[in-house]
Amino acid sequence: MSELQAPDTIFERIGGDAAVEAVVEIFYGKVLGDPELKDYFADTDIDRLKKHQARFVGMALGSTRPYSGRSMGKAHEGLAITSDHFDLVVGHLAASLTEAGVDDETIGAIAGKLLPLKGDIVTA
Ligand code: HEM
Repeated sequence: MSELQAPDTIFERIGGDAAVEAVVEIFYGKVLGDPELKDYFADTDIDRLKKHQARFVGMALGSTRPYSGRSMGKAHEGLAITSDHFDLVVGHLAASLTEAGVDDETIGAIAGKLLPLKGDIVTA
């Protein structure tokens, strides 16, 4: 991308890979530090969890990197994720983005991309 061209995805606007890595670290600490959520990841090894977080954040930010994982329905089926827990996770992401210096308007745009996935992810 030329320096004269405005970044056209949220991913680019907040600073690309470096910003995503910072958000992933903060988000990871919040999700695993939440007693309501950590059990969902009990059978998930750390490498997979970090991949989960990176893809989650990348998807949220409109990363240009192709996503080749399972559909959101398949990835979360059998986990019995509740609506409240989904909201908690999205709340942790929003707080992590704030801590990483992302502005509220951008966070609102990110939330707008994630909320439509709720019906595929929540099964309890
Ligand atoms: C918008 C919200 C979410 C997005 C975008 C998202 C994204 C993803 C992605 C991309 C994967 C990996 C799929 C693959 O590797 O094929 C995944 C797996 C997973 N997600 Fe999520 N997720 C969301 C919400 C949640 C919530 C609310 C929970 C639990 C409370 C959760 C728990 C998990 C677990 C346990 C796995 C499986 C990890 C494994 O296979 O080891 N996710 N998610």
